[in-house]
Formats: sequence, structure tokens, C-alpha cells
Amino acid sequence: MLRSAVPSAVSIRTLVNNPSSKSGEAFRVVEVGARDGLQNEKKMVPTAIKVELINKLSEVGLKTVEATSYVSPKWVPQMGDHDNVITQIKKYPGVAYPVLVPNLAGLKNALQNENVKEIAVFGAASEGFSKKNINCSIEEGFNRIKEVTEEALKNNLRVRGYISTVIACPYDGKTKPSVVADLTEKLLSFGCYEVSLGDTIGAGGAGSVGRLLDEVSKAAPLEKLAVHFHDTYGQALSNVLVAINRGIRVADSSIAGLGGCPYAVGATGNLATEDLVYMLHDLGFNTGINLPKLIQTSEWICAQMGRNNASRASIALLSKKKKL
Ligand SMILES: CC(C)(COP(=O)([O-])OP(=O)([O-])OC[C@H]1O[C@@H](n2cnc3c(N)ncnc32)[C@H](O)[C@@H]1OP(=O)([O-])[O-])[C@@H](O)C(=O)NCCC(=O)NCCSC(=O)C[C@@](C)(O)CC(=O)[O-]
Repeated sequence: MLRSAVPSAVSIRTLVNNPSSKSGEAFRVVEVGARDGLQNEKKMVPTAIKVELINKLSEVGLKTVEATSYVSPKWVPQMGDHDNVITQIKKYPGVAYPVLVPNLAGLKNALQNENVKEIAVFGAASEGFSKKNINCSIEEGFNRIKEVTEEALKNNLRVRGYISTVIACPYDGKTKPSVVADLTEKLLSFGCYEVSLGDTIGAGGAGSVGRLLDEVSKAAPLEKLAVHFHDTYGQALSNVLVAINRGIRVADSSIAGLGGCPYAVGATGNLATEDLVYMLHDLGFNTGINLPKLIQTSEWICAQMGRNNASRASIALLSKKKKL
């Protein structure tokens, strides 16, 4: 069993009362808007819009911009243009563009595109969601992940791992933290450089997320963990604060809070990137992200898609700008 190398984190009270204690410390935001954010859109989003979105996100200073999925287009039609997207984006130096890969067939397709340098593999911590999402059991899913990861590493790709339904499953109810801890350990042993813990339906709050992280951190070093919260119950930002308090320094989020999973009915989008960045900057973290530019991108994508902005920080900062 791996032991955490990070010293015990400061309490939330210390963080809130003394934000300068985090001054300048790096925090990595993983932008998932172009993939998680768009995959559930019923109306096809033109490839050109996806490409422009990814380029704009790269220009605001994000260092990881998840680009698309090499999943079956029969299952997720919105991601069917994966190859064109990854070919057409600008590929800014220093920015990683991971693509989701569910199986060896997806990896074979991804490997044919020389622009794919990093993949993300994904499994679930509940049987119901695993069956609906990837049409197999948890065990079969992790066997697939192992073979995909091994093959990807042989081909010099970096591999990030996701675990879905870490708090609760839309089909099976609450998930045991010990199950998530075991699966996290497995993904790291396969060779994933990082594991992102996904609260797919956004059911978690500070208590359940804290209990989950206490258990997972017994099995995995904190510097190998990321958190991925959907904001269905409005808890995502406080959940990230709990993760920060435990010592985690990577979080996934989606521009304008776009998103939802096709196999998690009722789940809303991810935590909005703008809200996350607003909080991180207020705490004194260095994200490398230009918030005003991020807000412009958020306004732009909402206009392109004809939808309301789910980011509270974007709404507030845009209305302030309009009043001036
Ligand atoms: C895993 C499968 C493919 C199994 O689906 P299956 O139907 O069991 O697969 P199969 O192996 O039996 O193949 C069926 C057909 O699909 C084709 N096929 C098979 N694989 C591929 C592929 N990679 N690319 C293109 N085509 C593929 C295959 O060639 C065959 O074609 P046919 O002979 O019928 O013409 C399917 O269930 C699938 O694609 N699922 C993906 C669902 C998905 O993308 N969900 C959303 C992403 S996960 C998520 O959002 C959660 C996350 C990560 O954000 C974290 C969180 O919030 O929790």
C-alpha cells in the first residue's frame, strides 16, 4: 500500500482565515468542457466551434485541455468527430490535450493520429453505472483499462485515470469509499500518472467527500489524485475546498459549467472553471490562468450554443463589466 508523501494539510479554518498561506502555490486546473461539457449535447456542435473553444481555452493559460473521446460514436454521437478535432486544434506548446479512450479499439484509432500524446481511461466504482456507461462489469472494465494502459504506455502516451460514481451511483445508490480506494490503487499500479475521482451525479457534500478522501489517501499519494465534481446540488466548490484542505492540488472543471453524462440522467454540468479559478486566486494559488480572458471565452461559448451561463463568477463579472 502506498503512503501519502504530503504532510497533513492545514484546516479549512486556517485556509479561510489566512488565505495568504497559499500564496503562489501551484494548482492545476484540468479543463474538461470540450469533452465532458459537450458530450451530452443533443444538438451536434460543429467541429469548428469545438476546435475554436479548445484553442481559446489554451490561450487563457490552461495547461490541460481534454479535447475529445475515442468512444463509440453509436454510444456518444457528439464525440464522433474526435479525429478531426484533435487534428485541427492548434496544439499550443506546454498544453496537454488528453482524449478519452474506452477500449483497445479506441486506442488503435487514437494511435493513428500523431497528435494524440495523452489518453484518459475510465471506469466506475458501481456496477449499475459501469454497465450503462461501458456495457460491462467493474471488473471487466478495469481489465480493459489495464490492457489499454499497458499498450498506451508502450506507445509512449501518458495515461490519466478516472473513476466515476465515487460518492453515489444513479442506479445503485451510495458507493463505499473503500471500493474507490482499491480501484484508485489499481489504476496507479497499471501506470496512470494521476487518478481523477469523479462525483458523476454531484451528490457529495463536504462530509461524504471528506470521508472518501480520508479513505483514498490511505491507498494513494495525494499528489497522484485529482477531483472531478459535478455541481448538481451546488456542492462542487466546497467539495474542492475539502480536497484542498486534504492536500490535493488538481481539480477538473468545465467552462461555463457545461456538461452532464449521457448515462447519469439528471446530473448537471461540472463545476464551472471560472468559479473554481475565482476561488483559487482568492486563496492565493497560482493557476497560470487569465480570469478575464476565461470569462470572455465563457461568454463566447454560451453565445455559440445559445445557452445560459452556469458560472456564478462569470455572471457576476460580466454584469459588472456591462454596468461600467
Ligand atoms: C465501451 C463501448 C465501446 C462498449 O460498447 P459495446 O457495444 O459493448 O462494444 P463492442 O465491443 O461490442 O462493439 C460494438 C460496436 O462498436 C464499435 N466500437 C467499439 N469500441 C469502439 C470505439 N472505441 N470507437 C469506435 N467504435 C467502437 C465496434 O467496432 C462495434 O461496431 P459494429 O460492429 O457494431 O459496427 C461503449 O460502451 C462506449 O463507447 N461507451 C462510452 C460511453 C461514454 O463515452 N460515456 C461518457 C464518458 S465517461 C464520463 O463522462 C465520466 C467522467 C470520465 O467524466 C467522470 C465522471 O464524471 O464520473
